[in-house]
Amino acid sequence: MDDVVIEVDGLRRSYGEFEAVRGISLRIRRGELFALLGTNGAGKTTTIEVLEGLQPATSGRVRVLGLDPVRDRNSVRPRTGVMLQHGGFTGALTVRETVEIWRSLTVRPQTTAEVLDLVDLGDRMNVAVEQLSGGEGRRLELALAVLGRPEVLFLDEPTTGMDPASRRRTWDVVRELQKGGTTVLLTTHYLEEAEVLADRVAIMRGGSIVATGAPEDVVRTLPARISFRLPATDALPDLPHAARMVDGDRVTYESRQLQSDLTRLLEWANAADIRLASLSARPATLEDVFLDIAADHDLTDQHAEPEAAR
Ligand SMILES: Nc1ncnc2c1ncn2[C@@H]1O[C@H](COP(=O)(O)OP(=O)(O)OP(=O)(O)O)[C@@H](O)[C@H]1O
Repeated sequence: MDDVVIEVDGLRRSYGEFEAVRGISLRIRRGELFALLGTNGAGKTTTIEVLEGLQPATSGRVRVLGLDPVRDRNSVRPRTGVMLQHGGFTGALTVRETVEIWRSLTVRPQTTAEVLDLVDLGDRMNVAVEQLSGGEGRRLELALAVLGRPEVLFLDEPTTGMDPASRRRTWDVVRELQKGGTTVLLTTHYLEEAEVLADRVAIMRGGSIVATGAPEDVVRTLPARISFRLPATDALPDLPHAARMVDGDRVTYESRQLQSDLTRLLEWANAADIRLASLSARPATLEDVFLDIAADHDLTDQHAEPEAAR
């Protein structure tokens, strides 16, 4: 049986008249890494804050580790780690002092050296927090979130402001924690981050979940793309599983069967001794799906019109 750690049923959260989260439902299993994605204002932070017990639900049911995060806060809190979008540090304290204070508030904490090594801040222990770079500050927040070896970890945009090397280091830390059985709920605006890390994603828009599943399954809802440049006068082949779009000398096929359509195209080009300049073929990405959803209109409007419709 699935070991469900986070349960959300029909969650709604309003601020006055405005409904920021409009009846979402989720199940997240132990050891799973789940990413909440969505445009600015889609309701991700609100959702994660309700799960953290920082805000009450307006209606619906929420359980973390089988407990109500608001009513059972004292039981849930020691078993969860929280990295907020904007943590509050006292800038004059050193990194070591900051960790020591948090250690004194944490049940069974890791040692200061352990946790700072984990996030690669071991050599910054005696630096005042206000002197850390933005990315180092985020890593310190991550260290504090994982100090108590949480069973559930909430990460709200954990890698914002990090350079690519820090981001990858953070991904490694998150993967290690997940391997150890930690359940992770993450929000991010970096689609690549979700594609690399997440077992499952949910894309939110306007307070609702509009797509959910494993990244590869969500991506499969959109066709792959084959594109190249060819002078407009050349005849073009029909590919059996693809719609063709032509924009000047740029030709794009949206294909539901990339391998067979690409094979057909290359056979055609070879037989006719045609060189396909700037040829590229790639499956859709999570970013494509995200942009498609964010744009809120269908594929034929978003891309160039299919040739047949002209
Ligand atoms: N305390 C509040 N009072 C009133 N409205 C709020 C409050 N907090 C959030 N909102 C509104 O609720 C909506 C959802 O906000 P939320 O922060 O959950 O979105 P988000 O998906 O996390 O966005 P972002 O990607 O920009 O962080 C937004 O329209 C926001 O303006």
